[in-house]
Amino acid sequence: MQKKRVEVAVGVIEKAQQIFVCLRGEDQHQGGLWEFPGGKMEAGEDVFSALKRELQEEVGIEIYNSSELMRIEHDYADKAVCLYIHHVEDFSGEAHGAEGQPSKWVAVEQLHELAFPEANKAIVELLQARQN
Ligand SMILES: Nc1nc2c([nH]c(=O)n2[C@H]2C[C@H](O)[C@@H](COP(=O)(O)OP(=O)(O)OP(=O)(O)O)O2)c(=O)[nH]1
Ligand SMILES: [Mg+2]
Repeated sequence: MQKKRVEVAVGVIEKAQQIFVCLRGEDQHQGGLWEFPGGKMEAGEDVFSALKRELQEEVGIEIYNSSELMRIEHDYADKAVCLYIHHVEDFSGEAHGAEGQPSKWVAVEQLHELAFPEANKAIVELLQARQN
């Protein structure tokens, strides 16, 4: 049976050449790995609206603008996802793990040292390539 592809809005939040990442809960899909915060888009929602809602809930920031970085379709063994990855630099508030999850700011050049879900490899590559 074909797996349903879940559409996800993902935010690469950047401030002073650092990127904000959160640790996914052990009970979540791809748990125990780092993520760029975000979440599933609801029916009829555009990427920016979903991102605005998710980043408010998960990270406690208000975003005003975002720009598309890339789109990734990835098939995990148990789930197919389509990640709509946006760059977020225009926001207010202090990013933190608003749902109690561990979080941190990481220099772009150190992103590859973190354990991310497989789909994220291309994001890390793009961010690091942009630096050079
Ligand atoms: N947020 C996020 N999700 C990612 C990343 N990489 C990746 O493969 N995913 C996958 C894992 C999940 O299957 C899906 C995102 O789901 P999510 O758990 O963030 O969704 P959500 O915030 O709406 O969570 P929930 O309320 O359903 O628990 O996308 C990433 O960098 N960030
Ligand atoms: Mg989420």
